[in-house]
Amino acid sequence: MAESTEVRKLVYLVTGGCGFLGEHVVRMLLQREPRLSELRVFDLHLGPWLEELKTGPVQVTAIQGDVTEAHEVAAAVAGAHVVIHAAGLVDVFGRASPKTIHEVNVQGTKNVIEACVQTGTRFLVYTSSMEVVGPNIKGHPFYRKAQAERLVLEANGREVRGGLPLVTCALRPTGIYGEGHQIMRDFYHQGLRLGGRLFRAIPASVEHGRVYVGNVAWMHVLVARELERRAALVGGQVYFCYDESPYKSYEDFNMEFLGPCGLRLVETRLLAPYWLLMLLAFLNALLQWLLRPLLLYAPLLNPYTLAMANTTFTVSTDKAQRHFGYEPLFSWEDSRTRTIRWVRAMEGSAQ
Ligand SMILES: NC(=O)c1ccc[n+]([C@@H]2O[C@H](COP(=O)([O-])OP(=O)(O)OC[C@H]3O[C@@H](n4cnc5c(N)ncnc54)[C@H](O)[C@@H]3O)[C@@H](O)[C@H]2O)c1
Ligand SMILES: CC(C)[C@@H](O)CC[C@@H](C)[C@H]1CC[C@H]2[C@@H]3[C@H](O)C=C4C[C@@H](O)CC[C@]4(C)[C@H]3CC[C@]12C
Repeated sequence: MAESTEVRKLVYLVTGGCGFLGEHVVRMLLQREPRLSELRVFDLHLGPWLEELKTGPVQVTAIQGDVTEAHEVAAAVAGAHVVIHAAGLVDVFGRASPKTIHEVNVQGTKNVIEACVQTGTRFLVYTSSMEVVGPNIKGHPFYRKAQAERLVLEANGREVRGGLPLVTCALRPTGIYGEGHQIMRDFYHQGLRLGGRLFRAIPASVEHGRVYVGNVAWMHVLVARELERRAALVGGQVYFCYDESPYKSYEDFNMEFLGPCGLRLVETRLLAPYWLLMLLAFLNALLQWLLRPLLLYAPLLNPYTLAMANTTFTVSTDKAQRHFGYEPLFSWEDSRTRTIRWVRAMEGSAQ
């Protein structure tokens, strides 16, 4: 944790603070935000690791709560200087209903905004997603992210209790990877089940932008600080999250970490034709729908994951650097080493 001569006087709130990204944001704030006096971690499911954080100079307050419950959100926000709203449903496998996704991603965000207005919190950072620019499959969870992002940006400038303006911005990560990434964990365990092999389904030519979780967390910490210092410039803005991670297909990128841990990507001589993959994906979606009353069937391959896997995502921007001096904290080599170390730790626990 950072030691600093700066006076510790600020209260931050991180919603979704026990999630994959949220935990990294919490730890990054404790390490690199010297003005913190209290860090509130709000989540539906609190992690046991929070206990280890309560020994430092910053008061870490764990709050078990639901962003869809306005009164719970208002109680958590009251008195916070900054809110980082990372709670959300990343549901690429169709586990949650569209109603639940809307309640969490849209109504939950409305509750956070209204809590800021009612209690006088002036600075709000929203963790959006690069999907808000497509391919938006109407009704799919990331379609809801676009609605939530728009609410946050439209709230910029609203008067909060005390008469000062609310200052908001949104960060748009692409596919985040790193320690704690559940989908990477799923791929790893699938590979173990298949005797150390993963089978290519996507052409290597379909390149994806990925970003290391530590750099996304760092961008959150930096922009939260700049919202106050440069409200006129940063308020109401969106920033794509980026770093030096290479562009590769989703499967090839995963092999950067799974390969050194003993898995190999089997190059099937003939890739299954796209129409066959689409047919299998829709059959999976039909099966999921038929079985829903009985059990949750949520395979990797569905129309959304196939569409996303076959969509090239590239991000070319330096806006975060220009507006608030963002530079990746972790190089590609460091990000890769840290992620491999995490997969290896899973390897140890899987044996
Ligand atoms: N993982 C990615 O690749 C990625 C990429 C871009 C954007 N994002 C966004 O980043 C944010 C965090 O994503 P993540 O990958 O860490 O997902 P995650 O599921 O690991 O974390 C989300 C957290 O929010 C909490 N949460 C969910 N519903 C809640 C509710 N009703 N009330 C309170 N807490 C609730 C969950 O318990 C979880 O801890 C999300 O908003 C997501 O849309 C993720
Ligand atoms: C079964 C195969 C088709 C297999 O390759 C499917 C992989 C699939 C689980 C991923 C392929 C593309 C991923 C998404 C993409 O990297 C971008 C994203 C943006 C981010 O905002 C959230 C996560 C995600 C939607 C990411 C999720 C996993 C994939 C769909």
